[in-house]
Amino acid sequence: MALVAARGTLLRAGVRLGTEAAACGRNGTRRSASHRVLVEPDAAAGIATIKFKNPPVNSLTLEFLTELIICLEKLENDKTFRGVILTSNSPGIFSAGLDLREMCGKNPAHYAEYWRAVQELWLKLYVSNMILVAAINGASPAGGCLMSLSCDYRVLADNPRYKVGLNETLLGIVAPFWFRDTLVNTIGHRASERALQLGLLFPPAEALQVGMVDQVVPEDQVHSTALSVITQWLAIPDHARQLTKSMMRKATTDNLIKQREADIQNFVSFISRDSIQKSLQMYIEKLKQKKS
Ligand SMILES: CC/C=C/CC(=O)SCCNC(=O)CCNC(=O)[C@H](O)C(C)(C)COP(=O)(O)OP(=O)(O)OC[C@H]1O[C@@H](n2cnc3c(N)ncnc32)[C@H](O)[C@@H]1OP(=O)(O)O
Repeated sequence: MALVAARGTLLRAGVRLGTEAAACGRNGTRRSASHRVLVEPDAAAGIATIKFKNPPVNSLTLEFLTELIICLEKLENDKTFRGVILTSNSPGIFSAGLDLREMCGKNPAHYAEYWRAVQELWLKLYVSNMILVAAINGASPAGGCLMSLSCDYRVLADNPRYKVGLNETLLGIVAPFWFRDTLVNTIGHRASERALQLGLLFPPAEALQVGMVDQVVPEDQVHSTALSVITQWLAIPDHARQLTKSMMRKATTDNLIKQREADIQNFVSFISRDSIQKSLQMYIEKLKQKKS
């Protein structure tokens, strides 16, 4: 049902599914899955690199989310690919997280559609059968960080500007339970409690220390490191690795699946509050003022 909704959004966005989405294809040439998601397939290696291309900051607009979901689904169903690297086409910004404008000044139906797409992306990532490695080549707050936390392994470029973390409280909003669970599953309860309450954004050395990322490497080695990690993981028999991953993660996703509609309703009523809308508008203003 979620995918049907996603396809509806894509079609409204004027993206042709038959050809472009199918171009998450096999041969070694660089092909574009859609406007905002570039896919570089290496069929011989069984690895595809997904590059986010939603300028200026790869924020998760509904259209970008939808294209990403469909692309992941295509790769998942195409047994050629056993591993995927997620990275940004614009080094400097991995992803600015959820698109603030999708959560501001819109109607409840829009918020519900948007939140369903956010849930869907997380579900697709968190229990993917493929090996997912995040090659984090830029800043990655909030929803950007969630995407990388949903992967199996995270490599972060060593640049003090590239901070990662769930900073929702700084915006006056609250990370939902499944963001929390993803973080707790990665860095543990106490570190998550502190990081979530304070909305901490960790620079590389601290991110490594707390376990938000698995490796910090020089910027020009992020992709090659991700590739070598995926190659190591590919040596493990798929069925055993996939069952183990499912055993580790299924309870977390089941928890959302069983209360998905309630979670959407919670989000819609939370985000529609005047006080929350005001906080978000102020945050957007602050981002604008930072420039001047
Ligand atoms: C319950 C709900 C849970 C929500 C989870 C979330 O994901 S909420 C989103 C949280 N995201 C952030 O807090 C990131 C905010 N952005 C930044 O900190 C910086 O933009 C960033 C990513 C570090 C990049 O900095 P840079 O200096 O390179 O760019 P700049 O700030 O000038 O931004 C360029 C334009 O992009 C707009 N923008 C930034 N982030 C977002 C966003 N998340 N959604 C929508 N738009 C965003 C920014 O306003 C600028 O727009 P402009 O019109 O050019 O002024």
